[in-house]
Amino acid sequence: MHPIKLCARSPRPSSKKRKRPAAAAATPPESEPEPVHNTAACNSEGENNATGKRREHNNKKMKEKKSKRKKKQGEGKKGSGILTDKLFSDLPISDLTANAIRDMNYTHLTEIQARSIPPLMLGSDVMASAKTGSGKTLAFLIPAIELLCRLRFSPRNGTGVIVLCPTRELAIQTHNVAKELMRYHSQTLGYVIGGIDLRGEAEQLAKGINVLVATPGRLLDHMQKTKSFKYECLKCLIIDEADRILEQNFEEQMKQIFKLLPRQGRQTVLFSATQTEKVEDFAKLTFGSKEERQRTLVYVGVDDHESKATVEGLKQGYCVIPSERRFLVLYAFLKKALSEKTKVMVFFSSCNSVKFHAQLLNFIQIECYDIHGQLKQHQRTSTFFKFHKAEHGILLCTNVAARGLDIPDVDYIVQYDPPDETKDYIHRVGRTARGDNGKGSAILFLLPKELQLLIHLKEKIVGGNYILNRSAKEAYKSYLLAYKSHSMKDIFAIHQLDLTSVAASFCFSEPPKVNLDLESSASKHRKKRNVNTGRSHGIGPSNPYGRKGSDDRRQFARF
Ligand SMILES: Nc1ncnc2c1ncn2[C@@H]1O[C@H](COP(=O)(O)OP(=O)(O)OP(=O)(O)O)[C@@H](O)[C@H]1O
Repeated sequence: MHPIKLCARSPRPSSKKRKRPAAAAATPPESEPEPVHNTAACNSEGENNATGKRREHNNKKMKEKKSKRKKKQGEGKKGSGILTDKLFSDLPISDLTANAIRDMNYTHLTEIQARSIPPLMLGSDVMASAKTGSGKTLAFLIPAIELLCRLRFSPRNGTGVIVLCPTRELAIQTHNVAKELMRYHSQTLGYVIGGIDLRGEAEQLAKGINVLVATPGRLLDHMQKTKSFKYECLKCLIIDEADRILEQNFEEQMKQIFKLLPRQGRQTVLFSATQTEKVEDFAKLTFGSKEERQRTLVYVGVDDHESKATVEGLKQGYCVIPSERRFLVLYAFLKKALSEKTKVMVFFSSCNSVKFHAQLLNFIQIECYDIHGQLKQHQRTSTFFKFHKAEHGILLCTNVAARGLDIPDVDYIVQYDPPDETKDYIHRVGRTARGDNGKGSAILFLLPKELQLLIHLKEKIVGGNYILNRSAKEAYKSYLLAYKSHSMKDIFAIHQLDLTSVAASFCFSEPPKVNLDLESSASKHRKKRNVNTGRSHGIGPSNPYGRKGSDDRRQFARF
């Protein structure tokens, strides 16, 4: 018997809230991005009527949504959340950018913006870290756009800024924010990502894309194969989610990219919510050694003094469930989520698991979207935008959706499978409670044997600065080794003690309360129907065809 009862946290009260400030809905995906990526160039050439009308209609709808949120939150007010009292209007930026920021309804800077925009505008190399949803995108985009504006970049100068993102969806989203910021600028903007026709992208690159958002593999492809891709005048390289991009599977590509990119006169910028030692190692390679470095290197660690790596508005909880009941709990949770019209993201550990659960849930009328790496790019993009726009709904996903995605008004993050690493936990739960005064809840499903993971999460997430040295799996193994000498009973006793404090430090202000009572409701139902616990049909693991009648001549072979 394990020490914690099967129970789930009480889903939020049914009244539907919209909690993000107006400004926080910065990236309205007006529509799915068109195959032509050179946005600025495309805008200046004019659009056809139908697209224009559709866009106008979508914009109108977005504006209505935004203004509804504004009314709830109090327009232009500095909230008690992540905003500072510094104003965008006081920044030494061009009127073009200032007007765009005003259109986007941003007035006050967040802390990461207030601390990183000034050194970036001075041309320093910057390595910055701040919690999820704290406004890092604007922090690196504003100075980069200003830089090209000051240098009067035009398409014939080629690419002056490259923004690298680890996933295609994040690249599209970053491109959309840049598009809003650059709406009054003459500089051109585009993106190149995997899963899309290389030739079409090459044609756009040939026209000259000043601000290019890219995923690493596709950028390297173009650097090696697209002769017309001009990047000799590169002035600024930005790596978003730097710790992810500098991880093993991107490392080789990044080394090659660094070899090909011009070093002279290039500003380099690394941003992430989770800095790792790896980033620090790689930073040496990126920025060059102290002697070689041409620029000042500024480190901005907004939350270094904080004891928690997750945001204030996030409620976190866990639920210990034996494996045979996990799906039932998920089903009960999602059914409730659907009836209360909430927006939920459920994380799984593999593409196959997402596929399987999406098929199963849709089959039993729990409608849900799914995103994973095995989908075709156009399916991924269209699902991302549908869920982005949806007022409520369910998205099943792998870690492909864990980083950077700014999906409005997500109420719940469910981790059906626990994350492999602590930083994945931070990024997954960071898809809710974003922006100023953002609120949301995250629940982690654990098997009884996975309880130890909590202790590790507590050490890494709640305890002090977040620097990840080893994966959760390794830590888990060493934890088990450390307890090898104890008997099972002792271990549970230790855990129970530990878990009380873990639960408290995880901000479980509302510990899981709602007992789903799955067993008893099922048995009530059975009693009502007077069915004898499933034995009457005789179906079981050793008898898949059920009870034999007297005239049944089937023969069963057992292996
Ligand atoms: N100055 C601001 N005022 C109000 N809202 C803001 C401001 N800056 C950004 N936001 C909002 O905050 C939300 C999160 O911003 P952003 O996506 O840049 O976060 P992030 O720090 O990059 O998160 P992650 O680490 O998950 O990538 C967005 O919805 C954005 O519109």
